[in-house]
Amino acid sequence: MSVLSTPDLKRVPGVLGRIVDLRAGDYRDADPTLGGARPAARRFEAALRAPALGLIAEVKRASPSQGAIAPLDPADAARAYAAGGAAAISVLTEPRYFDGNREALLEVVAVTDLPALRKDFVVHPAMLREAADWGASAALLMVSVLHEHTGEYLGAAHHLGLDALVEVHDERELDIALEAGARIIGVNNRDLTTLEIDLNVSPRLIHRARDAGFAGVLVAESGYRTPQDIAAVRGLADAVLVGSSLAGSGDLARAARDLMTP
Ligand SMILES: O=C(O)c1ccccc1NCC(=O)[C@H](O)[C@H](O)COP(=O)(O)O
Repeated sequence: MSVLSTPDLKRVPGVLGRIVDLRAGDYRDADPTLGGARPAARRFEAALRAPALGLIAEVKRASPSQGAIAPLDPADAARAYAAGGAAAISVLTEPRYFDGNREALLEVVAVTDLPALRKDFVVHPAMLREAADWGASAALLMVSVLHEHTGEYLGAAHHLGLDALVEVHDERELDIALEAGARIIGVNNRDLTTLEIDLNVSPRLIHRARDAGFAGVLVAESGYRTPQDIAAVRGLADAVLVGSSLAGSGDLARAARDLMTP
């Protein structure tokens, strides 16, 4: 595969702009080569294609919107989420704002068979190579960061045998994800430039994706705290991605089970 383009991060506003700018600095001197093609296991995608609404439970110790959430041990959290019925685990590896790191992902992969998503702000191909090396089944690709380069990064993820959760927040970004050939699209209810949450965003964009003929996996992300919140995407989304409300609950297995019980 040829070397990937560098996204223009000056176009990314607000909090998200600050995060990706720092992340780009972290990887400025990293090797951009991907190496040879790796086989696609598609474990993350398969886990979300089950008939029931799936839960992607997130190991999230801190965030820009909440500050410190809980000092989770990643291995304990992953075991608890598995016991609580999660279909997959999302692990933040961004260090400054989310208190994540490589070790958190490695620990999760070591203690559970559930597919793991590397949740980070991908701005450099090395971040995808790392995700595959560290045992992740999938990586997050944000259209708000990658813009017209989304398709290239999607190709790189697939080259490395990774599934990709291609994240969108509005109609324009959804159209880019569809055009890029995403197989898994996440609709984030949180506006990552202002941090405001609107739970109507996921149902609206999921309808639009299905109306456009999208037959892949659709994930509703962010802001889910109660079974009533979840009810709004039951029968629409294939999965929900939940972090803060589970991570801060004190009993992760029970919180996961309670949240997903209709
Ligand atoms: O969570 C934040 O405050 C945040 C701020 C800036 C960029 C990304 C951010 N979160 C990433 C996510 O999308 C969430 O971790 C994930 O969807 C879970 O959301 P929640 O259940 O609301 O914690």
